[in-house]
Amino acid sequence: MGFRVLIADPLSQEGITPLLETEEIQLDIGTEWTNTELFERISEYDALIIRSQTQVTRALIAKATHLKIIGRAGVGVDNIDLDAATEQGIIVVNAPNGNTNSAAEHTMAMMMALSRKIPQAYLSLKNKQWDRKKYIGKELKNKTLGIIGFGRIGAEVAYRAKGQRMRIIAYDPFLTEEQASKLGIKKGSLENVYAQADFITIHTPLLKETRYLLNQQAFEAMKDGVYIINCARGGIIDEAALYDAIQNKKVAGAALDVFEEEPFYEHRLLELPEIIATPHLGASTVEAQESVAIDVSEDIIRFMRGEAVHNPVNLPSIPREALTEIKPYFLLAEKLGQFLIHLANEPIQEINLYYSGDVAKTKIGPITRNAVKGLLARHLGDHVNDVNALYLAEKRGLTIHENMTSSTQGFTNLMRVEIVTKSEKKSVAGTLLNGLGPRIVKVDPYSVDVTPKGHLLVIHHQDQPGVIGKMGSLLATKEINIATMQVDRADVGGNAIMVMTVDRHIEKIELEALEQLEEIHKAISIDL
Ligand SMILES: NC(=O)C1=CN([C@@H]2O[C@H](COP(=O)(O)OP(=O)(O)OC[C@H]3O[C@@H](n4cnc5c(N)ncnc54)[C@H](O)[C@@H]3O)[C@@H](O)[C@H]2O)C=CC1
Ligand SMILES: O=C(O)CCC(=O)C(=O)O
Repeated sequence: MGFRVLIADPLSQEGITPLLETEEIQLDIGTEWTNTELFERISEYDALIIRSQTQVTRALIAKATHLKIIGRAGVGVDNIDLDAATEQGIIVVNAPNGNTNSAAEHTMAMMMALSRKIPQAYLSLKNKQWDRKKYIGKELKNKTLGIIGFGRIGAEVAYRAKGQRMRIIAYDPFLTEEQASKLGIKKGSLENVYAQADFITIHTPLLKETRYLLNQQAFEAMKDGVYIINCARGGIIDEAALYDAIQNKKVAGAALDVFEEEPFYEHRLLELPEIIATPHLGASTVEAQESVAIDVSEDIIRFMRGEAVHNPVNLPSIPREALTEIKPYFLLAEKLGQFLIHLANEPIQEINLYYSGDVAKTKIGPITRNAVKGLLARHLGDHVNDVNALYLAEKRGLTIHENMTSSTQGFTNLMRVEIVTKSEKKSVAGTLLNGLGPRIVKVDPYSVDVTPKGHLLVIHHQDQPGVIGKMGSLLATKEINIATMQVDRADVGGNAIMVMTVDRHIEKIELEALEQLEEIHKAISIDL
């Protein structure tokens, strides 16, 4: 059947070439579909690609039973219910770099058109008026541009505005004094921006904290006759407050590319001559569209092939060099989790991870996710993955602690996963042996050397002569062949453990037969 990809919003034809050229991908174009059709057919797809039009709501995600990845050909992901996607284990990727230039250029075009009233003058001329007095503009030179949100686009706008000889003051929680002075701009608070700027341009995402950032109070704090440009997202400006601020002459004009409701066909703001507008065209250039479509297409192909995606939104991104180093630990972590969950006799309350040696020097977050995925998979099945592992753990009230320790116990790298239940702690430790892959080296206090693969049999027993023989004979009567075997004990004659690799899955009834032997406390079958 192949990997089924649905494109729901118009994308550059050149940009989707990577998808068209990948044999395993079966591509459908649903740009003409109604919302009902989309809801009816979304369950057929492994991947969905959208721009800003399609609303990927919780209800749509609930229908998307086979969906594994959503690709946003652009930056803003406010049209995707990220929580719902994460809960369902769907990775979301975007294309954050491809349209930066286009959005910055559009912002400059809007600012210049606004200051020189170009759209209004053009309309007047089209209406056969030659009015040179009405359309007197303002120069940008020596004016102060306030930039709210100094990320990729904000910074590109600053670079261009400096070319117009504007002074720049920017507010962004991540902008430091050093960065600002290096760029030859001023870093200010939001209040500083409002108080000093002649033009204010917004370049933040639409978030809870930025919704209605420019509201009545904000407009009141601005200079009289300020110009506003919004090529970021509708909803960052309170449109009713902007309407009033223009009516009462506080704001001299606004250039808007984005709106609270899109698309729209009639809008109160458009009745004001001080407003110029475009229908969300910031990223609408041949270059940007080709670039963002290529970026998401390539990430979807990477995902399908089990490779790390480059632009994850709901997973921490890992630089490529770091990934090569940590990827082998993913398997070790997952196997430790899968093994350990079989030792739990009660519901888990807490998961503790202890990293030491080389592994402690890497980015441990993604390794932890894999350990938690392994732990939860026994009860949650395929539904749990790296995207939702921590979310699902948290939802079940599990607390997770990551710890760095110096106790390598002679290994170059060692990770230990511990689970805490109401009445006990259980743990398993493992290492990556150079060239040989993952090994389990400790089960609770017992030292072992087990490759976490295939059918394993763990036996807790009393350290007594003859117990291994009895157990071996019993397995022989069931035609269960032992491939490898490790034995360790706490004290002579005390509690002991056997960890074996056997050639087939061991049934519950066979475990019960083993537990009938007097010296055997517990027999556990683990398939990895
Ligand atoms: N009109 C259009 O067609 C386009 C619109 N966009 C919009 O532009 C936004 C920005 O894009 P990029 O610059 O690529 O994103 P970015 O992630 O590089 O930059 C966003 C910046 O906003 C800052 N920020 C977040 N909350 C803030 C707050 N409360 N106050 C001040 N700054 C805050 C962040 O620290 C970050 O530096 C996107 O989220 C998207 O919504 C992007 C591309 C095209
Ligand atoms: O898809 C588009 O053209 C919209 C671009 C945009 O708003 C974004 O990238 O955030």
